[in-house]
Amino acid sequence: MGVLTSKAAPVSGPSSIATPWTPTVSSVVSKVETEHWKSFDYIIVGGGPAGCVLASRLSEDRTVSVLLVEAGKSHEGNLFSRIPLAWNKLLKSDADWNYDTAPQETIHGRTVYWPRGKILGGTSSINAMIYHQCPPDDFDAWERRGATGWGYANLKHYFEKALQDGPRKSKVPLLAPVCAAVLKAAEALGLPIVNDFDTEGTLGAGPFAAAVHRAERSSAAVAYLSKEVRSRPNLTVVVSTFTERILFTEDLDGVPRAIGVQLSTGPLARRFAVRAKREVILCSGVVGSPQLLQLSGIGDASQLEQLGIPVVRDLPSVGCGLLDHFSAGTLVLRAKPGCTWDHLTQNPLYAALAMMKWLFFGRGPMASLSAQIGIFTKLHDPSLPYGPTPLPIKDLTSGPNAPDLEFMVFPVAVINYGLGFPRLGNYGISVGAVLLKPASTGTVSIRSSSVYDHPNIDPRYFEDESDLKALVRGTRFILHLARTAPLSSALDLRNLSTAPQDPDFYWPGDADPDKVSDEELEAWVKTHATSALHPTSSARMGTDLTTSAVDLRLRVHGVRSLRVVDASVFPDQVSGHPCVPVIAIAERAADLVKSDFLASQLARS
Ligand SMILES: Cc1cc2nc3c(=O)[nH]c(=O)nc-3n(C[C@H](O)[C@H](O)[C@H](O)COP(=O)(O)OP(=O)(O)OC[C@H]3O[C@@H](n4cnc5c(N)ncnc54)[C@H](O)[C@@H]3O)c2cc1C
Repeated sequence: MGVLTSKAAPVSGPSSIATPWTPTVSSVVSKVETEHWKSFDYIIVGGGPAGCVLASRLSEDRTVSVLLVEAGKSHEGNLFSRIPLAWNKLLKSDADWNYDTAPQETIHGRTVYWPRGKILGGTSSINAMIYHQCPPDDFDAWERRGATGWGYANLKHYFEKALQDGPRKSKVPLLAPVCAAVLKAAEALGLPIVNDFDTEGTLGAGPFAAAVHRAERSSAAVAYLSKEVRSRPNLTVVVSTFTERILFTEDLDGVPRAIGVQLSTGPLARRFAVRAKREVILCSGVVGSPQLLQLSGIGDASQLEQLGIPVVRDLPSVGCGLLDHFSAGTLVLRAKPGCTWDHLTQNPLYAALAMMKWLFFGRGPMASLSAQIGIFTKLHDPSLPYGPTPLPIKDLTSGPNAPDLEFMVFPVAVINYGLGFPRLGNYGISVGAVLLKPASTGTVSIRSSSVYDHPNIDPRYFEDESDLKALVRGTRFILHLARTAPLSSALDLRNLSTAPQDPDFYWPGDADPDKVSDEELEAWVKTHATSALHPTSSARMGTDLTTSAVDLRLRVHGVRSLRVVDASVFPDQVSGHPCVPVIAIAERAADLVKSDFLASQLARS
């Protein structure tokens, strides 16, 4: 186990920050027992974007002690995490929790790969670095649905803070030649060209902004846990340490109070306990936070009892309401040689040259994004070519200026998130149609009482058929876009009216959009649909205990001194990329934590 501390202390074990402990079956312990434990004012569980923000902000007050516990390793020293274009190398590495969903009946029983960052910086240290605040309409819709205080008027200040102190936002450093043709084709279809989705509005087509600074990934860990921040004597950052569960005492009125956490380095390793004098704050992400709540006895009582977990608080909403951005799958459009970046994936010489350019000059394609162009549309926009078939699809957009469909354009032919590439001589661009406002909701639920067993992730993709229809519509839009000048001249498409006999890499890119049937597109989507990797809302904020796990100050319902701050508290999906919204929410949460402590002090005096 490594401990990154202030005084650049050498790596040490948990004994330096926690107390050896023999776990009991129940997570409720006696107060007396906790009094000899090592302690901090705040314990933050999970060093993802939200955890990094909170660790940094809460330790600004040098009289407050903060412990940040991360299961993964430090981001420092992970070369692939630094090189923007190499993010695919982090997938299925030790920096990835490497989850899979439960088999999804609606897509032929397939499971879907769910990478999540297991590293300081969390998923912001392994993600695709697209910087997007998401449309203000998203947050206003949250407020309309009852999340008072979380509308854009309040969050604007925190987005500005995030922009100033968080991951650096830059223009996408280098665009592949084909990108200009993609943008012109989108414009020809009537879409506005947007140079900055955050300031000019999300609807339209434009280059993504990048969380890249000086040719390197600018993650939440890089931004918020700089050496200067880590050298604060009141902040301790522990890596390679699993939080196994939250520990509670009982107040005189019988209400459970989070008093600390149980830590270890693995299923067979020694256990430790550490006390939180003020609060435990879960920032363990959309899988980790509901998992830890359930492991600690907060969740659906009947499910917990079946697993032998003593119930601390019956709260069936924990783990429910999961929403993911589902993608139709990566559609590869055959391109003419010379306008894409396929040479980088297929020719080791070009790849080596690009690496050298990055290493020695901090320039070139390795400093750029892999998804370079974004196109955001509304499914119900009658001016766009989604047809010919009119389809009944739910309109779940957040407001007039928010999309419900996104097309991410990669200037290269990829297979499975770039875990694979086609053989030499295949050129293409890859476009994924992503449903931003799904109607289907799912669950995260533990399978056992051990944090080391992956929970059951069941997004229930396409449970609402509207979601499937929407992605069929999105796929047909891509076929029309591909046949629009000047993109059509950069591509090398056939116009097939039906699928070829043998499975073909370029199908349905080669399909004639006016002739291919909905059934054929639907069949392709069901076989290829995959996660766009933006799950949210598995421990939602709200005031209704049947649908939310935390209140509007992000405190877990029915217990004291415990909050959740991460993507799991989103009351609804955002119609864009969620990392910066998570950071803005954490910025506001830091203010809530500070002001709640002050209020409690005032109440006592
Ligand atoms: C491959 C990929 C690409 C993406 N690309 C983009 C993009 O380009 N732009 C964008 O905006 N979003 C992107 N996202 C999504 C975005 O990164 C996430 O939504 C965001 O990071 C979520 O932040 P979080 O704080 O909620 O959780 P996470 O980032 O998941 O952080 C949770 C942290 O908690 C730790 N943890 C969990 N359980 C425990 C435990 N028991 N003990 C200790 N620590 C624990 C984890 O290791 C992790 O560090 C992408 C996601 C993926 C997977």
